[in-house]
Amino acid sequence: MKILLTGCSGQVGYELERSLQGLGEVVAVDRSRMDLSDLDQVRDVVRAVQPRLIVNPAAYTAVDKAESEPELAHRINAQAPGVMAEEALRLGAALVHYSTDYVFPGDDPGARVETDATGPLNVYGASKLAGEQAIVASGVPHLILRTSWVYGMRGKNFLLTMLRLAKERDELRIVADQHGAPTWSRTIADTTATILAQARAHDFSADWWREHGGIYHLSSQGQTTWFEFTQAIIEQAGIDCRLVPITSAEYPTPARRPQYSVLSSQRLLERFGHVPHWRDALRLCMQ
Ligand SMILES: NC(=O)C1=CN([C@@H]2O[C@H](COP(=O)(O)OP(=O)(O)OC[C@H]3O[C@@H](n4cnc5c(N)ncnc54)[C@H](OP(=O)(O)O)[C@@H]3O)[C@@H](O)[C@H]2O)C=CC1
Ligand SMILES: Cc1cn([C@H]2C[C@H](O)[C@@H](COP(=O)(O)OP(=O)(O)O[C@H]3O[C@@H](C)C(=O)[C@@H](O)[C@H]3O)O2)c(=O)[nH]c1=O
Ligand SMILES: [Mg+2]
Repeated sequence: MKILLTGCSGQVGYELERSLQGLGEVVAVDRSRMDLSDLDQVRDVVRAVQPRLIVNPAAYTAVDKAESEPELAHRINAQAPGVMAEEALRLGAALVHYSTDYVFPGDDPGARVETDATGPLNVYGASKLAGEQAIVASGVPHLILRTSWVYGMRGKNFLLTMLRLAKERDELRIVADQHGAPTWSRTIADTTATILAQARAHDFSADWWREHGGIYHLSSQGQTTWFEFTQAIIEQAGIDCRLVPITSAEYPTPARRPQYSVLSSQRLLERFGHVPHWRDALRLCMQ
């Protein structure tokens, strides 16, 4: 069984390339083989590979830059997944896709469930929401896993940025009024593999997708702020650096960000089992 994996050089894609190994023949492609901004190429690669499953962690993830490149972000995050969905449907394949807490406006302190109303505050979030909608509208069997605040020991992420800055500077100013759950890239990949192992046990049947497909939140347990997350990082790394909590207003950025970004992973936990607390995952990752 062939699995077409996109974005294999990204944080989640890198972990998925390992986690998916036991499930089938993984054909992993990066930007050089499949550029998501080239919709014809996306179509051609899917047709050439003829996968039973497409797993798509590739995305335009530069949140601030997206504000000045809305068309490119939309092509990569919405149109390309739409093409993948269309092509998967033609092949009788299924699509696993990733989305974000940033589809929500973040004006409610409670944890968001899958059916809550969306309302992105920025271009990135809007482009990711449009991607979800294109997949759902296509009718392809799918899983859309919405995650949040992804980090790991490789790639571009908040953890590595803070480790670098904390070594360079005596003091860091970090926003303390945005709430969410940092999620380790490996948690996302391993959970994806767990879910897909269950699908495989049912031979990826249409019935399985009908019953278990759809949107799931997949985010670490617990919640924190960027400031408190940084405290945990710096403490575990044993770096001496003064951390100053600030408000979002004191850290102006091109993109607006949600204030409350906590996702409830309850639906996923009930069906597919365990997701670690963010502090436990951080400890494991940094070890
Ligand atoms: N990062 C985060 O904090 C969060 C991410 N998500 C979602 O999770 C998924 C995985 O994200 P994550 O692994 O963290 O993201 P990364 O930014 O680490 O990786 C994204 C990948 O997409 C690739 N990519 C970007 N543009 C193109 C393109 N035009 N053609 C082909 N490939 C391209 C990148 O390639 P290259 O290396 O060449 O740039 C990279 O491999 C995404 O859907 C993202 O929206 C959800 C919540 C939080
Ligand atoms: C570097 C830095 C950032 N910050 C703030 C800015 C921002 O509000 C917060 C996090 O910064 P980032 O640039 O990592 O945030 P951002 O890129 O918005 O992270 C988001 O990425 C996308 C892809 C997602 O899908 C989201 O789930 C989320 O992870 O920290 C500081 O307060 N001080 C600093 O020194
Ligand atoms: Mg960022």
